[in-house]
Amino acid sequence: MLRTEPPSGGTPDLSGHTPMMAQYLAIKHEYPGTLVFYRMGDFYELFFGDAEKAARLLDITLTRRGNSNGEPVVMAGVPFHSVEGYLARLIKQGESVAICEQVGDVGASKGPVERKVVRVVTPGTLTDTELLADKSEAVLLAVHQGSRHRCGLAWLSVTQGALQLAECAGDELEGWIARIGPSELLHGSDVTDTFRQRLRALRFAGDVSMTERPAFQFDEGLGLRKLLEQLNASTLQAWGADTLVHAHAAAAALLTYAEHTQGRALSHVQSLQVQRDDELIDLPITTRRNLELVQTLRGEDSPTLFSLLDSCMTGMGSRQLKCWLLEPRRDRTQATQRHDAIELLRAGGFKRLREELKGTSDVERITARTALRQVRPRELVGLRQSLEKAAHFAASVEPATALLEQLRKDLHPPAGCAGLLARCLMEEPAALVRDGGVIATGFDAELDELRAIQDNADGFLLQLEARERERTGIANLKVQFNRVHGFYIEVTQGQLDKVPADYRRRQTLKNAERFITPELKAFEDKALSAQERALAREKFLYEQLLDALQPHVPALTRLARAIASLDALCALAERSLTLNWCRPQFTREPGIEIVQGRHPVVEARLAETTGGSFIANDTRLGPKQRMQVITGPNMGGKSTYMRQVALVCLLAAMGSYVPAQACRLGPMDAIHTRIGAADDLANAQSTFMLEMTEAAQILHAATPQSLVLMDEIGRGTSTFDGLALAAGIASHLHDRTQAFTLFATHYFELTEFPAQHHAAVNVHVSATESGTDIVFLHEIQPGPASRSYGIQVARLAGMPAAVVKHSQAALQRLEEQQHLAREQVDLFATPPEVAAAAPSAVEAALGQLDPDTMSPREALDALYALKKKLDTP
Ligand SMILES: Nc1ncnc2c1ncn2[C@@H]1O[C@H](COP(=O)(O)OP(=O)(O)OP(=O)(O)O)[C@@H](O)[C@H]1O
Repeated sequence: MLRTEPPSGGTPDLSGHTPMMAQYLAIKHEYPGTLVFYRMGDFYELFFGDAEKAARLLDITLTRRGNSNGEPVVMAGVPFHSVEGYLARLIKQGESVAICEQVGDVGASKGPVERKVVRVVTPGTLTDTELLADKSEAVLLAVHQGSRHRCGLAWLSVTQGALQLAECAGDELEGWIARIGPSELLHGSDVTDTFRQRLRALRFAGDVSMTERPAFQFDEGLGLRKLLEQLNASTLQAWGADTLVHAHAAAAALLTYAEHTQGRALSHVQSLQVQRDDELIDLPITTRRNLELVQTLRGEDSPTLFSLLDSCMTGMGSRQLKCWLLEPRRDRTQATQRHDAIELLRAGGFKRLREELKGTSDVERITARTALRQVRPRELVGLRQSLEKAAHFAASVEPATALLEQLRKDLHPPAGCAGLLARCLMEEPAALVRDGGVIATGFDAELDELRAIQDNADGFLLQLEARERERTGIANLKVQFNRVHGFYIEVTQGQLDKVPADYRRRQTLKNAERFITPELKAFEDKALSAQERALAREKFLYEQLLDALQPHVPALTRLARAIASLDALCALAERSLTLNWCRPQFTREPGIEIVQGRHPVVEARLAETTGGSFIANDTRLGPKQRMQVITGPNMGGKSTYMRQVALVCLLAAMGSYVPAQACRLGPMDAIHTRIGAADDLANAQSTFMLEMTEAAQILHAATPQSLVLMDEIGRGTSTFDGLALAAGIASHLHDRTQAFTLFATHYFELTEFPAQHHAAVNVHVSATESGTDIVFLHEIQPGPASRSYGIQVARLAGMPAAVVKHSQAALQRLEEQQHLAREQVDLFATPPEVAAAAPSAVEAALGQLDPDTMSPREALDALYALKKKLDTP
């Protein structure tokens, strides 16, 4: 659902409504596209259209009560104590919810209690631990459609507190959005229709909710001011962000919206990072999908590379690890630092550290919630326990590498923070401050005194009961309390004649009467007011605690990141030992050299299912041998081999050890993959169209430092077309792009390619025949495959014997025919140059136009001028 900004127009006429409905409608007017949860006692109520929608989405009962402005009031409600579950379901369905609380005192003024929206919960700005997945972030992204085909991007995870900015070319936007993986995307109301269509297409492809914001909020001046304010700086030069005007515009909308949803400034957002497209190793959407990095091709979470890697002990660690995996840097400094740290952890042992990391609370999210003043008492107790643990972590980390030294420093908890929490909070506080029972005894004298009055009440009441029994001679007289009627003395029907004159009747029951005396009334006033005052005092003290924690927020954020990194490093160290991985070496010279490499996920699955072992293979690519043409039978292991090379390169680049015996890698700027997948029905593209689109993108984007995997390109069309295209693409990759290429194919004709292309070699996956059956050896060997064994594989797959026999006969005839008719066609001959024609007058005029800067009127004039040129010979 596309939401629109609250109307700026005046409030509607609400005079015909009841005071409560008028209050509700005035609030609702400010949040037209958002479900308003209006607090009434122990329920959040929704009214009218919101109620109908919520009833449908949450399967809750719709009721009609009373009338307002002559119409029945349609409503639906959810109990406040289980609101989180309902919120989670709505957010999952892409809805946003404005939480409207009672903020005034009941009975303080005439009419309904004052109410206010205290925060808006949206898919991209979640902070509640209960609503967030442990292992992934909710990311809010603002996209600004700038001029000259540039786009500005600004994104942030509210619970992480790190702002990120980037600018990209218009046609790269989808790739960026896929990598950032937002839960919610903001765009201006003035984007062009085409741009809007593109964003909508993304929405269908992924799980991202779109929110439209007013165009004026995408203002670069406002963005710059907000960024400077947020970072407490006078220029963005230090971050290299001063000239990114389109990103500033996106940041303006991003920060405005994030603050609007939280109902306050984001004081914990104090770091900024600029991402440039040439800093990260490019992993296009297709590559992430084909390599099954975080999701299988079927859309499941496991088995994937991430599910294999993630043995982290905390959600923070898992999130950090996922980020390292999906954002590997071209510069290898960071990766090398991680390799150094893993080496040290392997040698020094990490078991105890991991045991201690287990059960650490989510310091990162708790810190963000502290800054936003949304944190709950129990979360703060969790924080205190984790701070005490962090001191141990710091002591267990040997500062022997640059990274570990930094982590050790950041792991030191801010001085006084744990002590303050320990003194202030009970060991097991109530879930909510409003229930009381949160602030520890001994922390505040006034609170202790108020609590003592309540504690002494029991003794006083027992005493009073005994005294009154004696005075009246009523043996079964009881002094009791209930919420509605307060304190009372209960006397049964048979004893009523003994009731003294100072007893005042409070309530009549079937078998008893309830009374109050002046003494009991005086006690009641004192006790009830003590309870109320104690609750108010607790709230006040809790707010003071939050104030006192604010200065610690930056150090706590650093601490959280340090715990996350330490956990991720320990997980990588553990994986490398358990799975027998080695440390990769980086070289300056271009090349990929892998000794006995394995596909980690296939290897793990084989071990789990059949207990079979994975056959390791070597890979050698360098300036002189940039392309391998891989042939061999279906099921032979071509795809597995190609993917394993990509995974080894990616693991090394993220700073992990790799599944190989040894590995040396030169610089890398991208991993491109074209591997057959199911039809993309959602985008209405045929298999072949998709295949060609993806291949074309790779040919445009790849460079001599890219790794390209091409699996059976051309198979989606007729043999000749497919073969011809495959030959053309191979030549382009070899001659022009010069990327490191693994090219798997079933076209035998392509095995002639290396003969004419010096940097290409043939390799094949081995298989042997045993009787009529085929045995896959999964070994990569030099030279082309001798045959394809397609029919044997079909037999293995259970094809009826008659079909197999028919196919064998047909194959024999085809082979004989081809042998006779074989005429050498040079598939790889350079095509004749097409003479470049001089541009026509119309083309030349068209080239001069800049549609982005033209008004509709100018565009129409230009169109007439062009038409005239065309008509004039
Ligand atoms: N090196 C290996 N060691 C052990 N098993 C392997 C190895 N490589 C592949 N396999 C097994 O063989 C199966 C098929 O491999 P893969 O899909 O890579 O074959 P392919 O040659 O690409 O087949 P096709 O041409 O039909 O796509 C894998 O699922 C895996 O179980």
